[in-house]
Amino acid sequence: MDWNAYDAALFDLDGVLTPTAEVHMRAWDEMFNAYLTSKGIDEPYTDEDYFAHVDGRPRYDGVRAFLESRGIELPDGDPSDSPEEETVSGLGNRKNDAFNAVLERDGVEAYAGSLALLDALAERGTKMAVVSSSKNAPAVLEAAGIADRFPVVVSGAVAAELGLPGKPAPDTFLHAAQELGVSKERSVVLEDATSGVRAGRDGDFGLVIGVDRGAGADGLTEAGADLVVQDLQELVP
Ligand SMILES: O=P(O)(O)OC[C@H]1O[C@@H](O)[C@H](O)[C@@H](O)[C@@H]1O
Repeated sequence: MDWNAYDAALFDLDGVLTPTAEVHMRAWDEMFNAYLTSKGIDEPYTDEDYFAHVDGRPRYDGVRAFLESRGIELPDGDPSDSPEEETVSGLGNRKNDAFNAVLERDGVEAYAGSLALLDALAERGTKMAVVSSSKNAPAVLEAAGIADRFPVVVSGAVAAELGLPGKPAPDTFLHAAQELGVSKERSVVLEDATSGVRAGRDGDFGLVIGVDRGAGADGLTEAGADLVVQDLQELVP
């Protein structure tokens, strides 16, 4: 990997910089399985469902995509819906409560390999941004103690505010590159979700790196990753 060919690194957060993809996964699992059981539906929600429909997408898009895959239709409701509401927003907010409870209880530490890459890139003057579908991204960055490393953070909340479509659309990554003042050709996208890799591919970025934390190297390559690594340590120059 020749970092001289690029001026910016656009990092996804959950599963790329911090192990919070696991926390999201468990929270979704808890919420969807409790919901399916309450509806008398036998076929459980599984990790395969997570990777296929939920991973990397904005909160309510993930709820909608999974329910659709089971032929369940619910009204969208409104983001202000209480977690008790049986709406797409209500279910998403139910899951968010579970996510925040774990974050508060356990805290979060960045992956050691990711910190090593952030240090090395900072030293070389590579510009860096976080591009995450999560509205919790600023809180996770703070909890992991790495918020001050990123002058640009395009979170789920920023995307909603600007009306940018979420991953797999490339818009949030394109916005981050623009904010950093770097062309897409000179920017590298780092992603662990197939939806995010697709966003990098469709945005025509200089390089798209898949980080395999469970989505599988084949799936990431098929989605458009130019290179797949197990850990960001492998990319330290
Ligand atoms: O519900 P949040 O915190 O806004 O996060 C939305 C999504 O953010 C992504 O980063 C995660 O991969 C998904 O699991 C999560 O559902």
